[in-house]
Amino acid sequence: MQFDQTHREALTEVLRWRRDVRHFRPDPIPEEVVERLRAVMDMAPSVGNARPWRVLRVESAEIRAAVLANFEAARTEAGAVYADDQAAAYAKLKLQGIDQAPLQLAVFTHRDPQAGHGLGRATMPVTLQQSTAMAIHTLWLAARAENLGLGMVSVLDPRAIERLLGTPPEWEFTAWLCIGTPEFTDDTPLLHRAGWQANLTTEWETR
Ligand SMILES: Cc1cc2c(cc1C)N(C[C@H](O)[C@H](O)[C@H](O)COP(=O)(O)O)c1[nH]c(=O)[nH]c(=O)c1N2
Repeated sequence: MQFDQTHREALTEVLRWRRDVRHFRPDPIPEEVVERLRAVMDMAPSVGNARPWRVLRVESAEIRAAVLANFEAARTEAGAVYADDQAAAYAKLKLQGIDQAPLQLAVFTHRDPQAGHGLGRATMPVTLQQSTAMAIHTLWLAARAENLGLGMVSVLDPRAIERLLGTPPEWEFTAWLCIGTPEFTDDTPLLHRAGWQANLTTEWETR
């Protein structure tokens, strides 16, 4: 399969406009779009082709409310390290879309899947979490190409999420994903715009 400049430009635009989204409109996502998003994760790379990600689609308002409470507690605890202006800036940051997103996914990583037969992870078990992260980014781009936004939330107590959802002990919580129509689109990260952290340029050093 050969790609041309049109493909490269389209991919660059999706990459440029992919944002972490925290502000969503309530519009439901058509089930055929949800299915396309699910299927895209099957195209993500993974160590030993193990595909260790496990995904729960959380529709329950009760569970979402409990996760939001978990977030608020974790956010408050994490905020204790900041003082003065940085504390004020932190307080202004919206770091979740749990209160708005129509589609919400709890993503876990299997700690020791049979799939892949251990290939590639003996010296670096972290490759399982890395694989799940890549599946999340694959989903992130696919959502953007569907004119949807995705927000990744990690300001959470992972063990409490695992207990809340009653997941098997071998499932390690990785991230809470909020997906929906964004209230606005942007080609610049919110944290850059808010003055929290300017975009950094990737350096490739030569050895
Ligand atoms: C592993 C991981 C974990 C998180 C994030 C990202 C990643 C990769 N991000 C989103 C993060 O803030 C965002 O990616 C950067 O600010 C860059 O902005 P764009 O994603 O380019 O819009 C994120 N955002 C947020 O509002 N709450 C969160 O808990 C997290 N957690």
